[in-house]
Amino acid sequence: MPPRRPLLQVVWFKRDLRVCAHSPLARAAAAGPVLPLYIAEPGHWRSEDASGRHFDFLAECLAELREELAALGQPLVIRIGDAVDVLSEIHRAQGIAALWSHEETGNLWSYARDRRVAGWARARGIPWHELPQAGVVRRLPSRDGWADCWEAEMSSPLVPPPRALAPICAIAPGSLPAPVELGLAPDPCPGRQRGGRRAAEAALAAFLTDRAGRYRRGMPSPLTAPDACSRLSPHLALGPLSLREVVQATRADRARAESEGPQGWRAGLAAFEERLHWRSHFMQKLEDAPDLEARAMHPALDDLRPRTPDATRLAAWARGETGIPFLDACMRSLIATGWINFRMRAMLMAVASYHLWLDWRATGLHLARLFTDYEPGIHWPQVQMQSGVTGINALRIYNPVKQGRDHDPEGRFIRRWLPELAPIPDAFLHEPWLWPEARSVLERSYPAPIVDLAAAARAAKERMAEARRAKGFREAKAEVLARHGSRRRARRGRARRSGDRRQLALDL
Ligand SMILES: Cc1cc2nc3c(=O)[nH]c(=O)nc-3n(C[C@H](O)[C@H](O)[C@H](O)COP(=O)(O)OP(=O)(O)OC[C@H]3O[C@@H](n4cnc5c(N)ncnc54)[C@H](O)[C@@H]3O)c2cc1C
Repeated sequence: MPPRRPLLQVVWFKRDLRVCAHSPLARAAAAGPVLPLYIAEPGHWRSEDASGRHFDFLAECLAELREELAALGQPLVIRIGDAVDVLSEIHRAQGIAALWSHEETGNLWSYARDRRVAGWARARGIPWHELPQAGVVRRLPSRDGWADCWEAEMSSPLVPPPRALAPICAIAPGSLPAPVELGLAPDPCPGRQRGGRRAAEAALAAFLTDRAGRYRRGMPSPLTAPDACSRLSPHLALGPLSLREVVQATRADRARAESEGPQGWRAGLAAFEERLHWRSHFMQKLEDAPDLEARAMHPALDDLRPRTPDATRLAAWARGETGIPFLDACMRSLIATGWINFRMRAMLMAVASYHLWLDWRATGLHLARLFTDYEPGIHWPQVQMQSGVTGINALRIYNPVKQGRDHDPEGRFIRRWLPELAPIPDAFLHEPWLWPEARSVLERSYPAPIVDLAAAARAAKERMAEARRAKGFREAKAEVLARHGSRRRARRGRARRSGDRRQLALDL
């Protein structure tokens, strides 16, 4: 039996690993003694989209969060287990007055877990206060007016951290388990970004004051994008920095840039802020339809490709061994660093879906594990869009050879990631199979292409066209559009293309 007077305000940290701009923490601290809690849930780490690199990044964030909370008076408490079991145990031992957290637009697993936690809290009369943080609206009746809600959330004042937290006696801090105890395989990622508030603040400051000027020009190429893009994605995904903090800091610098900054910097900041808006726009799709991780947005396209993908093709794509140099270089770079730019993510997904005709669920899971910044709400709608199963977006069947010639004209990126192609002369690097002496390399140290790109693209186009001619396709498309489509075009007139369409066109 819990004690008569429940005592603790439990702040459950999930994807919001910071003390600044943390409304649940601030409000809980005003209500009573705070137990700051992180639960390492084996069920989460056993999910197919979880990986060792996610865990390593998280561990770094938690280490800093623990320091920050300790400086306030009560260090982070870490518990291992099912969330309901952990909360029950705390309630039994100490008594919980209220549970506080940010809303989470997570995967299907976390959605089900949150429903169980909500049921558990309700049954015990414990209020669970979930506050927004991602510009996403829960139980949104319609997309109309969504942008105004986003604006209201983003421009509301940032709350400071509590001045102090009263230490809770008799509570052991606990520690994270080793990844192997959660069933995670070793996941070496030598170029991975570091987690934690310090790295997040440094990335934001460096971007706003310096790199934003190179943003627009540098973002399309994998050679320049790592330095030109903000690199804030993993920090936003796990929350050592909040979206609202980033939006407000960007706006402050935009105001400065308007009066004194060079044109490139101004344009860079404007383009960046637009992407922060897209972030929430995409997450809203998953919030509105949590099963998008498992089901195509357009029902007629759900079984477009075989559910069990061709294992040989999938393995070749996943390892960066398709025999298409630029594509393979992108995949190997991603494996080694945990990040690649938007255009190359779109290309990796599109080639897998069209040329290799692989089901988006399998390829999307592979990318989810590789991205340090895995954010289900962005990831699954993007995966669906780039593989043509939303039904509402134009098809983009990239030619990876052309992408390579456009964005790595001298082949420097390919040479960095595919050292086995060293003997191939520059002129043939993008299509080594055309080199008369290709046999000395192909099938020895590097594969011949696993598909004929032109023929595969043609076949994919025909299959897509056929699927789109099916009876009832248009009616279902209209429903998808009403539910998930951007309203920007409608608001600003036809001349301006909607957020979704601009992303596919990649005219960034
Ligand atoms: C198939 C596919 C899967 C993706 N999966 C993820 C994912 O799991 N997590 C993730 O954060 N991004 C994902 N993206 C979107 C995008 O590629 C990354 O956000 C971006 O490359 C991250 O680098 P950055 O922080 O330097 O981005 P910047 O260009 O500096 O953008 C700043 C922020 O805006 C948001 N953003 C940027 N581009 C987009 C976009 N196209 N759609 C939605 N939000 C955007 C991100 O939060 C990003 O951190 C995916 C894109 C594709 C095509």
